[in-house]
Amino acid sequence: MAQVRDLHVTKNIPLPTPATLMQEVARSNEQAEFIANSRNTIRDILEGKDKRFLLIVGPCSIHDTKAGLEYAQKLAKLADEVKDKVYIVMRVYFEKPRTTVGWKGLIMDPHLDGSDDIAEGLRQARTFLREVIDTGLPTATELLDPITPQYIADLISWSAIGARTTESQTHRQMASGLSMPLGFKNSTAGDLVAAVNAINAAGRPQTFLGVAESGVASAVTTSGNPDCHIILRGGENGPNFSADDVALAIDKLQSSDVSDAIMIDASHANCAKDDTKMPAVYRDIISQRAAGNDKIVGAMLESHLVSGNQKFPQPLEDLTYGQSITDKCIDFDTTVTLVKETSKALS
Ligand SMILES: O=C[C@H](O)[C@H](O)COP(=O)(O)O
Ligand SMILES: C=C(OP(=O)(O)O)C(=O)O
Repeated sequence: MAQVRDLHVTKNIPLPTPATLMQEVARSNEQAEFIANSRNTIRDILEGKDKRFLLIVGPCSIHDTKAGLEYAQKLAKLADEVKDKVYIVMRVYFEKPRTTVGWKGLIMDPHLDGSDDIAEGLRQARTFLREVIDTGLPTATELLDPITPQYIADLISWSAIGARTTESQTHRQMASGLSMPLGFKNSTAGDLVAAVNAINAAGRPQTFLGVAESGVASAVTTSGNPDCHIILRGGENGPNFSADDVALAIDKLQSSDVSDAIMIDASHANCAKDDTKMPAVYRDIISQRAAGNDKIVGAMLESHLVSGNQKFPQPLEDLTYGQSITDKCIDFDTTVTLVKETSKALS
């Protein structure tokens, strides 16, 4: 008989169900309360009811939870110092969309050795999210695989859909059912249309294929997520953080009748992925907001304990502690300087 199935599948390993993992790495009532409150604060910022500046800041990816937790503890202290002016949410990114191939993040490969132990990755992700929340910081992540949210979304305050997936119907449908506020990046080409259409689609009811808490495939129906907004991250033709770019984006959002709240990513194509250029981009964003453009509700920064990034893969024992293995980041001292400047500029 001709083989017509699994010609290219070499393994298919069942995972623990979302319900099992949520029981094993449980969420306390205090943690649930914290997540619900932080989501409400972010909603209020998006709607302009809370005038604080929303800053999504942290490592490009979490590859070492020890360094990640040290970062979180330092950031929590800083967040407390500026809490009247800046609402800080930590980037806790476990899933990396790759341009071609590369390490796909802690959930896909938690041992950093290509063994792709996804069950352990999901366990480590939940455990780490709880630790970050316990420092007093809300959490932000990119949701990439449409099954992942069932395992971790209850511990997340804000999510992004990345530049490579904003145009995907699968991701828009997923976003329509997510319980947290969510930003859609403009496309890698730099155009805004896909993100505007995504905000529109994710705001509406959708029915699609999903996975229930019990692990069985299911037909999911959603009511639509009203808390979606755009993120300007630059594109192939250069950055899009200037006042002119922001004015064009506001126009496009308003004429499309979707939220005109704008977040600007100072990383990625807005700084040509060069950490040394990130502070100038960020300062420009803050000066626009300080000059009165309150449609700019927030910004994103990629930051770690140590600046830059390092080659990966390489022997794990040779890795520099606290330095990114994906995109380049600014270091923690630079982060402190920028956050304190923000607080002062927005006083
Ligand atoms: O932030 C992460 C990266 O920019 C994104 O995942 C693409 O990375 P790559 O081009 O190195 O694959
Ligand atoms: C991949 C990311 O961003 P973008 O989708 O803008 O490339 C990211 O923030 O890690």
